[in-house]
Amino acid sequence: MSFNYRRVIIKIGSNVITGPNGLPDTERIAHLVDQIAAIKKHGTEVILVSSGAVASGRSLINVTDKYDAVATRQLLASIGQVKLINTYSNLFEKFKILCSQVLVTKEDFRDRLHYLNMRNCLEILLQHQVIPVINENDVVSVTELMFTDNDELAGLIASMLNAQALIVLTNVNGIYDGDPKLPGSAVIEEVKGDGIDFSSFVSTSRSQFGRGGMITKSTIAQKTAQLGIAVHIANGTTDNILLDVLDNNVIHTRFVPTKKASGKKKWIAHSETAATGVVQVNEGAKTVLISSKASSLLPVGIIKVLSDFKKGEIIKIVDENNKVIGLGLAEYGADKAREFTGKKNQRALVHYDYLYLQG
Ligand SMILES: Nc1ncnc2c1ncn2[C@@H]1O[C@H](COP(=O)(O)OP(=O)(O)O)[C@@H](O)[C@H]1O
Ligand SMILES: N[C@@H](CCC(=O)OP(=O)(O)O)C(=O)O
Repeated sequence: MSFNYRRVIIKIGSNVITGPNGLPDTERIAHLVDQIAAIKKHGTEVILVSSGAVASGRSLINVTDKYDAVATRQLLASIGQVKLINTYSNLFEKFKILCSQVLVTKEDFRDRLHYLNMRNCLEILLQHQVIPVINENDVVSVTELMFTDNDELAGLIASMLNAQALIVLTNVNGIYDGDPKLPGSAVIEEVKGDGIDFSSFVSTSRSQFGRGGMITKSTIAQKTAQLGIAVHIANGTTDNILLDVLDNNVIHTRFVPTKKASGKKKWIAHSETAATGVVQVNEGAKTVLISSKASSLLPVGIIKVLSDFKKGEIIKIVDENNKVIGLGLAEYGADKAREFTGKKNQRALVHYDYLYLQG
């Protein structure tokens, strides 16, 4: 093994651990666990984000159509998560590796203190050579409280833990430049830089049991790479895939990491749903903010405070067309920001260290 990542997040999609009948494919899970054990033996810390609770639940109970989709998902996930974690636990035990269950909701990432508590928990697990197996807590996460999918969750975990790489395993070989089912489509092997619009070649179609589809994978991958973390999207149904990805021995999509970001910036980058306020900036401020020069958001460039916020809360920064260009931590509340709007020589509303700009 030639790779030199110190810490990797491995995300396994439902379709990887599910056979064509929708039921868990234990042989495939075992093959992935064998590889994870080898990666760990090599000295790399591994954090697993695994989908599959609902699929596992489906193998245990029959639910008739008369129940609504949300309740059915809760029922299946509640039963299935037990089976999923037991499967991992039994398989890791063969290598004398302990794994742990960590179930999270989007709410766990909103508040900085709560976020740090979660990070501490994962760090102590890693310090004790445990492999955390993370999944969304589907039993309590419903509708607007849900992550788009576990790809979003995996991106958050990768940023939170300062991982060097995130490997997303799905049921296709990577991101194709067209419909993966068409013979003329090819895997895009390297993605560099910001602002790529994937919607022109990635369709919104999802695999049979997946949730977010390739569009969320592309968006999350790009965002994560912009925070300095390499992202690999590869086919988890292929033999030896994890070791081959790490050894750069298989065709897949790799997002090249760009700039490094501080821990706080990483948290802010993933906090859009937690944002309370919105401020609109003029073209001049936008140009300065997105330039390579480090700049804070000054009141002189603000056109309007569009919604209220308090000091210390996350705010969205939008341009004149209301497009979100960044997120930041407010140094003061909306009232003061309104008072300073358009004025020169006032204190920055968002300091550069607490400003995340989208590519
Ligand atoms: N351009 C594309 N390249 C690769 N996959 C694509 C593309 N457009 C759509 N897809 C679909 O995205 C699916 C993978 O996403 P998803 O269903 O969320 O999987 P997972 O369960 O692994 O999270 C693929 O099976 C494929 O059908
Ligand atoms: N938390 C759900 C999976 C949700 C999800 O994002 O699925 P996927 O798109 O296959 O990664 C479960 O364990 O069934």
